[in-house]
Amino acid sequence: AQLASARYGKDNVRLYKVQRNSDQTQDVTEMTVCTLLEGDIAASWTHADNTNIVATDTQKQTIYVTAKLNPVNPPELFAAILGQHYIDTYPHITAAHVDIIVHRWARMEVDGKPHPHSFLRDGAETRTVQAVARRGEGISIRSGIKGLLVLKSTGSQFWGFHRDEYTRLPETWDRILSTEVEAGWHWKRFGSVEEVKKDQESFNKAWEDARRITLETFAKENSPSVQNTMYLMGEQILEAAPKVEAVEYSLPNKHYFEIDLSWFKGLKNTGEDAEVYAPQTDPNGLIQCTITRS
Ligand SMILES: O=c1[nH]c(=O)c2nn[nH]c2[nH]1
Repeated sequence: AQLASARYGKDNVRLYKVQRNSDQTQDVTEMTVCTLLEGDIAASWTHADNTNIVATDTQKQTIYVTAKLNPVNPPELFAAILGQHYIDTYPHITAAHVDIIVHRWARMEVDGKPHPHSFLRDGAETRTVQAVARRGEGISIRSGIKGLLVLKSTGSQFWGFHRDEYTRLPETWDRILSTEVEAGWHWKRFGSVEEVKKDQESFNKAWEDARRITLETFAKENSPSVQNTMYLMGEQILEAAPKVEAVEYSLPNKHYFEIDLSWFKGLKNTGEDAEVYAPQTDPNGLIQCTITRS
């Protein structure tokens, strides 16, 4: 046997960093980090020789020290700094994968104004970054949104699809649409951390644009399908972010089924009389795509 590939590191490293501003307001960032290293490390697997293993605990300590000595925002910059650290520090490491999940702490409004140091978790939605620093190849970065749960009570259709002896689904021109957005956008490759630093304004703008475009398109489009709606989202993000090369969406279709209540004294609750529905945990549709520049 041979070792075809290997990477290792510390997952689920949680960190919080506070920024104490001169105007007495404070900003907080909370993230969960995973680093995984690749390189001349096979001997640990194949020969029980740990000489070249930068312990996962060392990687955890490195995450904390790097967060203390560097900005943690935008998360793309922090990921690039952290990944490049391993390439610069350990000659035998050829790739460092850094995955970051940023959790939401939205500043509270108290007495009609933003509170200086109080925040709330206004959803399970997260901002994500996957970065890979590769020796001699710079840094690739994918940014994203995950867990953004949305629903519209109408303004969604699905008709004109293929029908055959296996098809039961009725066509609809008015349905509930709910999905939990997982979106991602791939940046052009960066040659160095310096290059990432130079572009750092682009990351927050792209995330804000992508989130706004996703929500607005979801709400405004009388969606003919999840497929078409996600395509409209992706092409708008490419338009808004010139340094983004590709946009990905993975959208579950979280179904709400009509409940026929006609057994109860002929109660009408289907079609245009439908008001009470059964939200479905599973199965769910899953629609995925990658959109690039033509
Ligand atoms: O938007 C949708 N796309 C589909 O492909 C599909 N299939 N069933 N319902 C669906 N809704």
